[in-house]
Amino acid sequence: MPASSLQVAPPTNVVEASKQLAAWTAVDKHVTKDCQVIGIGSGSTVPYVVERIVAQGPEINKDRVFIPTGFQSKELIVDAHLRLGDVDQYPHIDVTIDGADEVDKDLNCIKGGGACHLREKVLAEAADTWIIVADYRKNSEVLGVNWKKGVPVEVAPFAYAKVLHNLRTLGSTDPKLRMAVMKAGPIVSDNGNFIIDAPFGEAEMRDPMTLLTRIKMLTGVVEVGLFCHMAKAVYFGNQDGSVTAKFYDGHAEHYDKPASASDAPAGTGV
Ligand SMILES: O=C[C@H](O)[C@H](O)[C@H](O)COP(=O)(O)O
Repeated sequence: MPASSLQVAPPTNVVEASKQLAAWTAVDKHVTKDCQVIGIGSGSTVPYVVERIVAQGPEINKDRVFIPTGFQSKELIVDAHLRLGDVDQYPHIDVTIDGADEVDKDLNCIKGGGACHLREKVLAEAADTWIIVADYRKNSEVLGVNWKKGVPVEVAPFAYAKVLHNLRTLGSTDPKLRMAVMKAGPIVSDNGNFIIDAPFGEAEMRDPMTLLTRIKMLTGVVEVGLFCHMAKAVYFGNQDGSVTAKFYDGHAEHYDKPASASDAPAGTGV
């Protein structure tokens, strides 16, 4: 296998720069030498995660296995010449790093803006440590404040109309089947299912665990894009170039001088 390498375009605006800072800092803190099985999440922040892992060097990466959460992350792993594995071979993952659409003060997340949340939740549960990386726009007190599109719900196609009806009964204001852009008809997930986006009011979003449980009980629902009490830490890249890390035990850390392109990645001994 050729040595790992990956070309990621350098950030051209503040949002992209903050995604990169969050991703690099999280990799430096959590993808240590002893991590051998690593889950790679989905979305626009994750390429920076893979970029930083590749920068740890071929020696440290040659014996590692990388597990994708969907088509996009599989392509990233392959393009970077990293070793690809699957969760059925490696049901126990050392660390998974993923993005999020929104994160609340208790580190509960909305995920699934890219329709990947079923596999993402499997890789989150399989991991000893599940870490989120995101830009400052995702940092909220309550879910649904910044992410207005609703809770992504993956459904078996034949059940979608019944589940739409069920979601209205549960209080969703205007649940909608997610439609494709360059294709007539609905989005189809990597698992062959449909996605419903179900907005809920603040009262429901203040108790995401209860909402998750109610939606998940609906027959035909495959997975819900609410990830509750799962993250060990969330890294937010800030507008001013700093990074804020929030941890599951309630403490927070602030890094004024995060990793820069010229720094050797931490934990690699280089
Ligand atoms: O289904 C997609 C995933 O949950 C993504 O991790 C999420 O949408 C965040 O993506 P981004 O980093 O592009 O904001």
